[in-house]
Amino acid sequence: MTALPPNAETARKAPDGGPAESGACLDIVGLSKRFGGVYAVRDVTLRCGAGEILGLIGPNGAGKSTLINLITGTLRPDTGKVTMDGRVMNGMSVPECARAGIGRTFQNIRLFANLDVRQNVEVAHTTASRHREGGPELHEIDDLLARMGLLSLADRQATTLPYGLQRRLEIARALALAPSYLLLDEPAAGMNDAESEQLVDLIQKIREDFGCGVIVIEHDLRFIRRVCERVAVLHMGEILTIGSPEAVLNDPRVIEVYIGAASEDEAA
Ligand SMILES: Nc1ncnc2c1ncn2[C@@H]1O[C@H](COP(=O)(O)OP(=O)(O)OP(=O)(O)O)[C@@H](O)[C@H]1O
Repeated sequence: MTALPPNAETARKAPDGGPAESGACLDIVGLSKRFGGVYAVRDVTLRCGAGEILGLIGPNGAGKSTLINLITGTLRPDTGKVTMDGRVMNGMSVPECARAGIGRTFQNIRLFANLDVRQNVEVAHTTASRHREGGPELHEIDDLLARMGLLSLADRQATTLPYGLQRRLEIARALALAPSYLLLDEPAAGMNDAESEQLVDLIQKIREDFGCGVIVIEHDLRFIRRVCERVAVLHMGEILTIGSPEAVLNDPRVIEVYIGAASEDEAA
């Protein structure tokens, strides 16, 4: 697996610091999804550039997972459009989105419990290579495991790994699809400080080694500040603001949203 340079187009910036419209990107335009008349995601427009690390934050119930599910084909949007490097993704099933180049991990780890570490990655690799060119060769699976610090554990049953390593394996499995964009749903959840420290380095290394854009959903704002180049804030299904971590995390509206959510939790 050779390092892919981030697309040169990403050097051209939109006003919010994100990729220019003409560059290679995962482009989400006017996406909405209602459940029983209530908007979980409402008119969301967001762009993640090739090779960009974009944070997606917001209090519980803001719509983050729903947005990821809409991008990956798990849910169908009511309105709006998703394109990946110019290719329309709407209407694609989950496997079609994965094969097209969108990899993901889940809020609740979903490894193949009866398979060992290497087999978990092989399954994803087989799926990718059967349907498109550019996926890693089988011999490269061990290289992928080595890059993820999992090679010495390759024969261990996946679910016997410590929690932090299971999260790492989920990321390795997503990378075996050779994704152009990687969507990580709360990758640091349940990790101790040392593990989440290592995860920051790992995500940056993934971007360098694989050249993929990364969208990171995370409640840990310290983690977001350290790993992301831009941050988008979702609140009640809508984008509240997008910008640099510094600007966004010091934005009084964002602080208000988080303080409001914390007081509601305390009152409950
Ligand atoms: N399948 C569903 N059916 C009905 N309502 C749903 C469904 N999925 C999500 N919702 C609602 O949509 C809203 C957004 O939920 P979502 O899980 O996307 O938020 P989130 O930002 O990911 O929250 P969290 O940080 O707690 O994971 C919530 O009000 C939730 O109850």
